[in-house]
Amino acid sequence: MSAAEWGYTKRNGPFTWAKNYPTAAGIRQSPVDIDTALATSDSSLESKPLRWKYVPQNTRTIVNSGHGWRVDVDSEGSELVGGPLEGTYKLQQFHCHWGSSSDKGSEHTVDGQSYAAELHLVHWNSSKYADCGEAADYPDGLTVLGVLLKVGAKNPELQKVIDLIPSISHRGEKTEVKEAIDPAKMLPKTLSYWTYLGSLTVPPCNESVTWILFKEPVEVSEEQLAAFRSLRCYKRGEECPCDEVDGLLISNYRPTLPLGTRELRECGS
Ligand SMILES: NS(=O)(=O)c1cc(F)ccc1F
Ligand SMILES: [Zn+2]
Repeated sequence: MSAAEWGYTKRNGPFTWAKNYPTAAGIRQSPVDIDTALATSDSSLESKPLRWKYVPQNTRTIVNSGHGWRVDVDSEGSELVGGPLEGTYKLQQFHCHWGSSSDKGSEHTVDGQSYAAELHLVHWNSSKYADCGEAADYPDGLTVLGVLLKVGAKNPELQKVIDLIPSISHRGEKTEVKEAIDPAKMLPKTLSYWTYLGSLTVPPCNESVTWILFKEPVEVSEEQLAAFRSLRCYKRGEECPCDEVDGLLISNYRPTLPLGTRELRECGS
């Protein structure tokens, strides 16, 4: 299996990744189940509130990566500081994970409960590294803001993503984001969060992510989730390599890995 072929089916899914990506079998992997009874409050987190600045006009393109949709951002002008972070992190991209039905789809679970989807805003440590690619190789290189999505009202900001999905139906297709998307508008109202040291949840599963998962879920509609599942995992005009129904990307979440001896901290109730 060549490196490019990982996916979410039985043949190439999460339980096969360690063959080609040994880090996937590491001890600092993500996602994890958030066992809320294990979380420790930390006054140092309370004393340095999480702060962010995003530039909606800098959301440049949306692409079908073959593993989901991804909005690539011009990092300049963005910043994320505070909480568990040392230094300044810049926004690189955001994307989402979902399941074949709304009873599952998030990557992190909370006391064993799955949510319908999970939004990830990926940032890199611009205080120490030159770009996201370099930062991904260091334990303090990346931080990802995770937002749990539950079924409810239509999400207006995410609707701007959904309106572009027909233009990127097949793997490798990309299009300009003409109507600026404000990442800040996709975050929950209350900023309580859990944080722990983990990894990318996709190959090569680098153990370089400080995870910050907001406690309050944000709503998305069933129709919007159905739009995510209409993406195809293969290139237009090519045969569908995966054994998924019609090559539809109906599920792209990694099951949880053990937290092990890692600390799980929380900020806010
Ligand atoms: N799921 S993830 O936030 O760990 C992630 C981070 C990246 F930098 C690239 C791809 C990803 F899927
Ligand atoms: Zn992700």
